[in-house]
Amino acid sequence: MSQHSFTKIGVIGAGSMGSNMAMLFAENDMDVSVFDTKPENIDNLTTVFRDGLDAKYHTRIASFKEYRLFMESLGGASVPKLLVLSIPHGSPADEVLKDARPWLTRGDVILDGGNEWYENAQRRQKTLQPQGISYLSMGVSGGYQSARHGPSISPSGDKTALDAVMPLLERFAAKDPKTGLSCVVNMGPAGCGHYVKMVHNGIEQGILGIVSEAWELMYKCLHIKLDDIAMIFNKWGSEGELKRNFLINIGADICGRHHPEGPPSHVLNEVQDKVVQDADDSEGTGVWSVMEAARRHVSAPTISSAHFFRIASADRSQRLCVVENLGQDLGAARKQQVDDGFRDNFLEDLRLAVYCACLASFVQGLNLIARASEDEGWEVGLANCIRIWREGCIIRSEYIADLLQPVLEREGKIMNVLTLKPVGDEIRRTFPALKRVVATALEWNAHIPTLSASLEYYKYCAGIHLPSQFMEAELDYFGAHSYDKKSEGPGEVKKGKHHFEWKPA
Ligand SMILES: NC(=O)C1=CN([C@@H]2O[C@H](COP(=O)(O)OP(=O)(O)OC[C@H]3O[C@@H](n4cnc5c(N)ncnc54)[C@H](OP(=O)(O)O)[C@@H]3O)[C@@H](O)[C@H]2O)C=CC1
Ligand SMILES: O=C(CO)[C@H](O)[C@H](O)COP(=O)(O)O
Repeated sequence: MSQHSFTKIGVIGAGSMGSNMAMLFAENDMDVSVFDTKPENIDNLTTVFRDGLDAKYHTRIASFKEYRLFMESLGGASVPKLLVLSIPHGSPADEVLKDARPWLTRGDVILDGGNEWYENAQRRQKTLQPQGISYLSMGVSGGYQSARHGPSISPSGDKTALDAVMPLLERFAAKDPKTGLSCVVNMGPAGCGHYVKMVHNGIEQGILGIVSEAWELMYKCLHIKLDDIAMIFNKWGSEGELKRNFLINIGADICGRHHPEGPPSHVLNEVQDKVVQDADDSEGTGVWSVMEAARRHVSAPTISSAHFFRIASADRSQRLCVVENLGQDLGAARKQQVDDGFRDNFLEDLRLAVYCACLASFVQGLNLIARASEDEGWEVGLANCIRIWREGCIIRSEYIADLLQPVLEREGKIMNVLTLKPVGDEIRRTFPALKRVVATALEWNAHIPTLSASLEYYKYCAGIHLPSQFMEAELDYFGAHSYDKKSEGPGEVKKGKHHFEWKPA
């Protein structure tokens, strides 16, 4: 819709993402106005910008506590404006858009950079479109550090409006160090940019589970010192299958980080074992990814097991009640005495197991995007997803991107990434290590919800004969649900034609 070339941008939401994006926009030749509903957040910005931004850009940023002044700084109601939302999902964004209405005009472009439920994005786009206002859903990834230096971006919506802002987004986004390409691609129609970001966070959730489980095996079972785990993660993240895997890279920093003052002590050791952002609804992406996988019939156990693990972790006092009820800590990972040879072999297996499970998380996320894209008619390119995830985002993983991007580019539309030859080769090569790690970890009583779910995922997705044969018979027995016969070949994903009268009613 908009043909306007914007020189000013208004950021709504001055939290960790919004304030850092504001600084990056200022460095990208934009005059930036920032607004937040909470005056204290605007007061804090003076310090944030003073400490975080070269003084020569300070005059490019103005912050506002009053909506009217903020909008007027962008030209008021008579001039097309470019706005970025960086606020919590759901009703806050609806409220912001409602409050902004008096100043919105034909030609305005609104980039919603929050983690939003894609149907909310579609609804907003539909409401604003008739007034000539382009609402674009724009996934932004990489946390506040990338918001400051270049995030990975998945925008979508009206093509003309997106074309108008693409040069800015290309300057603003992270750059793939290999090709120099910007990690931003137009993902397609309204809503799908947020969907891609949601799945990014689902994959992220899976990898977070995998890396945490690997950490426990090293720290609690093999009692490797944190500073040594930092070195192991560093090595893993610098070459081979886990090269430039962001969550491994930051894992090294986390394990090596001591308090700057006082006697040596690791910051990690003071962190409580609760992940609460699903349980308190402050983040939606993890919950939505699991819901979407179930709703669209895409098997995604790496993502969902990591999610259910997180949920159980959130309420520590409940867990303590259960421990008391059982009279024991069922999940106490056991310390092992192993020789150096065993330890080295196990660590190499663990590295490959982490890779194999991370690949499962990617496969499941991509399969979910493929399914949703097919259902919704979005035509999201899976290779484009990998392209934008090469830098600036939390699931960045160079080896996996190098594996997947070329084959996805070659194949075009694909519904199941597990059917791709290079992916099959990698799973065959690393699956035995994953299996050995899961078996050993079980013996050691370590927590492995994500690793074991990934193992089982591969086993049943690449299984010729599954015990679901028995499940199908039971379903037919009590519910007359009917079944296909083995003699008939694979058949379709449809209710079978045969019923056996196991027991008359
Ligand atoms: N943190 C991260 O790593 C990432 C976050 N995101 C997404 O980006 C968005 C912002 O995240 P983040 O910066 O971390 O969150 P923060 O909570 O740090 O910042 C959000 C800001 O928006 C303000 N706000 C809340 N409601 C409104 C409103 N109705 N109008 C204007 N401002 C409002 C908040 O004010 P108050 O203090 O009063 O709540 C706060 O200042 C979220 O959607 C998040 O999911 C995306 C990628 C990464
Ligand atoms: O969007 C993000 C990163 O990409 C945010 O960090 C978000 O808070 C991650 O949360 P979750 O793991 O619940 O998706």
